[in-house]
Amino acid sequence: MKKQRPVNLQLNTISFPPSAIVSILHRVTGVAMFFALIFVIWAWAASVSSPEGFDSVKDVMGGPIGKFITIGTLSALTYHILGGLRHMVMDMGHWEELESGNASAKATIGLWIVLTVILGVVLW
Ligand code: HEM
Repeated sequence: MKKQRPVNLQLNTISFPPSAIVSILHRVTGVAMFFALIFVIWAWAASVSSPEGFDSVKDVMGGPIGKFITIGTLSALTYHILGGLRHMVMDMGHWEELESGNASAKATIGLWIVLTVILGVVLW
């Protein structure tokens, strides 16, 4: 076997085209939502458990940490849905070439940033 096989585990030397970044972010937001569901399910359960529970959820959601988690969760969901829709379009045979794939990846990130800013402004 050839001894000098290419080994390149230095992440800062690997090129990350927009389509690769979009793909990694899809997994990151999926995992982030999995953990965020702990907060979402707690908020749902506590808010309907009793009037005191409802008030405590309201307090947490009204504070900076609650707002940060809410906006972060919705931002992750927004990204994940945009990425999912991009996947659906690709499954139908579009945006599969290098140029169109990278263009749709840039558009996904751009739209996500715009929607996250809107979410932040509306919900903060
Ligand atoms: C709470 C809801 C969700 C959670 C926790 C979640 C979680 C995840 C995770 C962890 C992955 C990564 C799997 C991997 O890379 O091995 C993933 C992939 C995926 N998700 Fe979700 N997801 C959710 C909702 C959605 C929604 C609403 C859509 C569609 C709009 C969607 C579409 C996809 C697609 C298409 C992939 C595959 C991406 C790929 O093949 O690279 N997901 N999801």
